[in-house]
Amino acid sequence: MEFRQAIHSEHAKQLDTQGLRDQFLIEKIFKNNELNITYSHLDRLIVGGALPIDKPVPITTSMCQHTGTDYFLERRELGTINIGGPGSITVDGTRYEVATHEGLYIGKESRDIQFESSDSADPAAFYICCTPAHQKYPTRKVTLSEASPQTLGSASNSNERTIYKYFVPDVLPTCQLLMGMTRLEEGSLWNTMPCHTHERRMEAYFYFDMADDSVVFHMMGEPQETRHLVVRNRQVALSPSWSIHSGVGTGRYTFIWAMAGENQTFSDMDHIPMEELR
Ligand SMILES: O=C[C@H](O)[C@@H](O)CC(=O)C(=O)O
Ligand SMILES: [Zn+2]
Repeated sequence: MEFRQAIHSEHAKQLDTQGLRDQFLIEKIFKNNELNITYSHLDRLIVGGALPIDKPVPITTSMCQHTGTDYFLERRELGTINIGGPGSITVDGTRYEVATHEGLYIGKESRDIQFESSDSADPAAFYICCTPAHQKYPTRKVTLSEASPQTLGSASNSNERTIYKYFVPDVLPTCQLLMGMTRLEEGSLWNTMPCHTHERRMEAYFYFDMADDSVVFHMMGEPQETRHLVVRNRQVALSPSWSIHSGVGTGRYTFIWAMAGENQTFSDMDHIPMEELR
């Protein structure tokens, strides 16, 4: 497991390219037949991936050296969205078929968890976000159509996109995890511009569905002190509450956003007027 400390905006603005990448970019999310995770001290969000190719990938108690609990979800909840081929997740003996772009919320106190692919030639790829939790809520699958799709943006601003909100209070109860997926239309390149911060939550952006030679310039930093990360397919940008988080791609892409923190009001954002950006 990799670790990322929380970082102060005054420190961040002094970093060079590699320094920013070391703190805010996670370059490798998926490893074959492994559960690969990174522990961020931003609201203690754990992000990672399970990529079962030809054998099941379990969550083992080896994860607990980092949580100090007897089992991984003893005091945590987990959300996952499958961005690969069809697969399944077994939670304490109940098997959930999780097709491409379906999500599974796994409640606190779930013990035996195992990720599987239906076909090793087209493996499932489960992107995972996991946050501390204080209450047990039911494990539940969420399909793409249940994820209350909302279209935003316009072709003239190169930001036509659909936001699917998988794990939000309107769909199901969670302790603090909010998670969804935003798909850009062909020809659209920008997400969330005009941009925002949200002082009361952190956020992580997982970019995927990108051509190998395509990149996203992920905008970050305080609104008056902006920086960027060059992000490639299947990589994550971590966003502290003081940072804007917006991206422009050299081609279309999809991303999964996840938030944790003070509240679960999706619209609780601090919108940055365009004239204030520097
Ligand atoms: O706090 C909300 C998140 O930044 C995303 O939901 C924004 C997003 O998907 C978009 O507008 O493109
Ligand atoms: Zn946001």
